[in-house]
Amino acid sequence: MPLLETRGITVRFGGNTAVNDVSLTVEEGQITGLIGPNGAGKTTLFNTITGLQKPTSGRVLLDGADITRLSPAKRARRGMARTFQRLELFLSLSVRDNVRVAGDVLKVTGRRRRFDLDEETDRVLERTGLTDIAHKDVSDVPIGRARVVEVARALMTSPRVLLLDEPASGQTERETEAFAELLVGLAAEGLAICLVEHDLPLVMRLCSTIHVLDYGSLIASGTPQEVKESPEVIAAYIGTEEAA
Ligand SMILES: Nc1ncnc2c1ncn2[C@@H]1O[C@H](COP(=O)(O)OP(=O)(O)OP(=O)(O)O)[C@@H](O)[C@H]1O
Repeated sequence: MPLLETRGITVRFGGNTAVNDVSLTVEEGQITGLIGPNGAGKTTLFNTITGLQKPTSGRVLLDGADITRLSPAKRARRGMARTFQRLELFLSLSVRDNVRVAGDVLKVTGRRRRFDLDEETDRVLERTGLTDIAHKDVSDVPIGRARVVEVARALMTSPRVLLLDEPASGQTERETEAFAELLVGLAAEGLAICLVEHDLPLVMRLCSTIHVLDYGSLIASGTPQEVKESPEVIAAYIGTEEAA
């Protein structure tokens, strides 16, 4: 059974169908890519999976349970975490406090017994390579590393599935290298990662399965090689800046 599954998700905004009957799966211990040209519906689908957007029809399942009607907070308590395309950090707080604050989810739910918030914060900062800038205000941190702070904050909730919306955007090549290594390590520990990313070489390198959206519809799902060779995918990317 896949850890996360969408079944026939459709989202309409007035007459515009942003997501059209999308069924896909995200597996434990793997990095799954979700790509597509601008406006393809990736963020809308993410929002539907995490509960910020109500679908017009279709269902979202986590571990086989229907969570379509659950609030984002309840989904978080069941082990779903995400980052945002536009960073959603507390600018006046330090890196450490931005990460620490998310640990309350665990305290509230009691999903982890014998849980020391400070120890866990230090562990996550170390794991994500942020210890050296932990004391800095987030507003003084370059955007590439601020994206890692968002991931660290998501990890504080001990997620089972992590949804990342363009996490490499604004990162230097070196930051992306370290970031890729982090994601591979997290997946190896069993985390299910779903990655929306415009850096296609990165997606091709990291993902075992890639789903491709175009105008709201799923036009391909498969290995990087299968997706790269798909005539539908090639056609969808022709005329856009990103070459598949
Ligand atoms: N709240 C909204 N109200 C109306 N239309 C919306 C809304 N959110 C998204 N859309 C439309 O839905 C479609 C899909 O947008 P979405 O942002 O999900 O695409 P995307 O693949 O994430 O794009 P990008 O790669 O540019 O971030 C677009 O046509 C967009 O204009």
